[in-house]
Amino acid sequence: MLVLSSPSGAGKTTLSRKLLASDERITMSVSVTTRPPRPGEVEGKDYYFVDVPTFHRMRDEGELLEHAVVFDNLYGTPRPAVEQALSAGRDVLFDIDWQGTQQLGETAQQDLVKVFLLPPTAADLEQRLRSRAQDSEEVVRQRMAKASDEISHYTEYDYIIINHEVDDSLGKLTAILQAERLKRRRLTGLSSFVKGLRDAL
Ligand SMILES: Nc1nc2c(ncn2[C@@H]2O[C@H](COP(=O)(O)OP(=O)(O)O)[C@@H](O)[C@H]2O)c(=O)[nH]1
Ligand SMILES: Nc1ncnc2c1ncn2[C@@H]1O[C@H](COP(=O)(O)OP(=O)(O)O)[C@@H](O)[C@H]1O
Repeated sequence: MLVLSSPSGAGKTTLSRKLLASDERITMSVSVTTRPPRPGEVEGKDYYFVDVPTFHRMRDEGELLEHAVVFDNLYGTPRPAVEQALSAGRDVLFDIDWQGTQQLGETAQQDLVKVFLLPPTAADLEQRLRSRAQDSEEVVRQRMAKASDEISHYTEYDYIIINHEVDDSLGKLTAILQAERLKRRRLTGLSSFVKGLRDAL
């Protein structure tokens, strides 16, 4: 379970899309949200867009692995898709905030790799939020105002990437993923492989 968090506009969505396109062993966890869709966002690909009663029902029936309020909207991770992907041996990428990351850590600390993305400067962050051109001025101001609070959680993460240039950041994220996959405890079948090797010696 690879978690990518950052203040809004630092580049999580951009980097996630590139990672998904370049690595066929990882699946995106598509969240449910009560936030209205942005122009171009696709139901079931970017988010499942639901109303508040639907979200509450999903939460109350235990269908969400974690959930949080972010910028006055509700966000949550549907449980079944994640469980299916993990049991099929796939890795899962989460674009979730620090609250959700903490909740995943309560039950799956060993299976979690946490990456925090930082913008190079405050001016870059603001420029990226504006260049996305999908949020109103009020929403951009609200997100800038929250960025410092979001960033204060960077110490809860395993890895930090300062997102200067997208392809360079993708290289770093890919390196993290490769190294974490090579952790001894994550290599299923390793002991029988080594036994076979040793038996043949
Ligand atoms: N806890 C939690 N946070 C989420 C989830 N989905 C998205 N988020 C976070 O909600 C925040 C707002 O997301 P979004 O509205 O797409 O705006 P963006 O980050 O500016 O693209 C970001 O910090 C996301 O990482 C989720 O399922 N759970
Ligand atoms: N390294 C980067 N350099 C310049 N612009 C970037 C970079 N990463 C992302 N962007 C741009 O910044 C804007 C916000 O990125 P996005 O991926 O939507 O952020 P987030 O998902 O973290 O809110 C988008 O217009 C995106 O194209």
